[in-house]
Amino acid sequence: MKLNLKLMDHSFPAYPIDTTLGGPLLFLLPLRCVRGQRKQIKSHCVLEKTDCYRYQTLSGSTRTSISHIGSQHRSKGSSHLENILGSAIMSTAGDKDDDDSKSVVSSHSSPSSPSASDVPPSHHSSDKPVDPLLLMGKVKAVQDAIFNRSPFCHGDIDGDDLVLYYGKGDNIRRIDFDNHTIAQLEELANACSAAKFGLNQQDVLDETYRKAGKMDSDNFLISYNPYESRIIRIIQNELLNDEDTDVYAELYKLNVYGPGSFFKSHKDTPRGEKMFGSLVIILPTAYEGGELVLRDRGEEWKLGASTPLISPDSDSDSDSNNTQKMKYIAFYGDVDHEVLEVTSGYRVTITYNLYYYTPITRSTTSTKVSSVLESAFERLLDDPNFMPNGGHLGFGLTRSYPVKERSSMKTILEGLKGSDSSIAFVCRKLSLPISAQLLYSEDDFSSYNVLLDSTPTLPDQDDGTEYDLIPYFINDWDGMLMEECDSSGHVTKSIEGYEYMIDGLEGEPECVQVFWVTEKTKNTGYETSYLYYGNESSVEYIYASVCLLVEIGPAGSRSSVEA
Ligand SMILES: O=C(O)CCC(=O)C(=O)O
Ligand SMILES: [Fe+2]
Repeated sequence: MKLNLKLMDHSFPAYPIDTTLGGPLLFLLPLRCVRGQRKQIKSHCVLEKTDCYRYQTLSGSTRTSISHIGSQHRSKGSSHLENILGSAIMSTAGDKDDDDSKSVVSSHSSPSSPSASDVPPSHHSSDKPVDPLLLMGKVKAVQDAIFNRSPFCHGDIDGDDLVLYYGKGDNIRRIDFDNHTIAQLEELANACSAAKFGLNQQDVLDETYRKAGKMDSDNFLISYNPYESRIIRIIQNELLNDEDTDVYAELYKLNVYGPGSFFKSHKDTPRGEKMFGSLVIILPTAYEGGELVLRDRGEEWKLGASTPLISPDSDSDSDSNNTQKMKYIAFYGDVDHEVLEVTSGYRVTITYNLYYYTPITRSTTSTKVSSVLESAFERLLDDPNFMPNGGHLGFGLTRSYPVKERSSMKTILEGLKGSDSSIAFVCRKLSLPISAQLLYSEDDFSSYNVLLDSTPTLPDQDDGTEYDLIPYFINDWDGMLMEECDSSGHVTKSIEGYEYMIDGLEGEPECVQVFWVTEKTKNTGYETSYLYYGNESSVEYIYASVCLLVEIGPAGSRSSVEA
């Protein structure tokens, strides 16, 4: 490795880099003087290492970083939007990379989320002593109120008299689930086609990933109707926490999982900005295995287990005397889920895509918000030591949202899910202006973050050129630079010196100062690994991580900012 560190305007810091490990390392030098040589430097610095090290100095806003880019090949997505939003999308590889960078030299730890390091100075401008723990406790109370919402609801439903018709022309079959046989389920399985799944926007048949039979909705009729059952009401109350939001459940597919079938971890492909989730109805048949596992924010739930109906030595073709329950599981579309392998019997499900009905009827008066969040929020804002001069609060939203190129973030505000909608509700109630923003960050390359109020299209990369996205977003997409501050309003991550660091700016960019109440959710750039497993290939919509910005006035007049 040969790297001329004299190019930099400050010295190499003292953290050692362990060169005994294998795997590629990438040096990224965001200094103005090396901009032209960025590629050359990259190509000179690929080392053999396996572990992950990030190495940086911070002096004002001038930063040098060395970061591991992961041993996985980083494929470039086919569309520009995918590239920029790549890390925002559910990608396992992307998440792993993120984790990698967290496990590095601690000096990199970002002050963005309130933590023990988020301690306001002991003296405030009024010279009254500030109790940092008290303030942190108030921030934590808001965080706790946000994170205690479940991303799914589930239960048993009445499956009596359930009848399924399927087939075509003269060959119409009927299954009466109160009294069905294994042979009928086997026949149903044989009438299905092999289920594909979406990988990087292509429909793929790969039985190591999804092994199941599926039938499209125009090939079957089922006597179950979610509108006649109480399911829609449950989804409104338990998932959306808002009984006034109209929900449209679009029948999607019938799936049959015989012995050996499964569907590995994926997120359901978003089919529009109004799609918020999926409903799975598990029909009353006997099977073993086949649990639906949901994973979200580090938690895992195993749902929908059945019990074997037929003892192993009984005649597998005998009439069943069905005592199985029909079950429902509704979850937000960005929740990872997986169907474990069915070891015996047949697991039959009907899936629905869940949409907010058009137009979105969500209103500030009807949202049933957790009063805990509301009072925690008020207590924080009432504290004169909390951002005494006002500014912006940032919330990395807990859910991801379907976007396409040029989507306005305003649309997202109308269809917020779960506790994200509660934050918006509380802010509106307190007359605090809110906006949804995409945060673009080039953490590997520079320390600048840009906030965007719509999803940009990216410049054409076909010629292999790497564009500087930061000036492009600022110039062409009205991007704003973001500075981070702590709970007492002191800037902890400044953009100072940006004019020397960011080439090609046309004019002075807007800059907002943000205290991140919940960790910022960001989208990273070109080299983001993009590997997306969905239940269908999608051309238009992908999930994006979105932030909510809330403008607050100075202590004593928080809502003084014009809404
Ligand atoms: O059958 C199930 O339980 C889930 C199916 C599923 O996840 C899908 O079709 O996307
Ligand atoms: Fe799914």
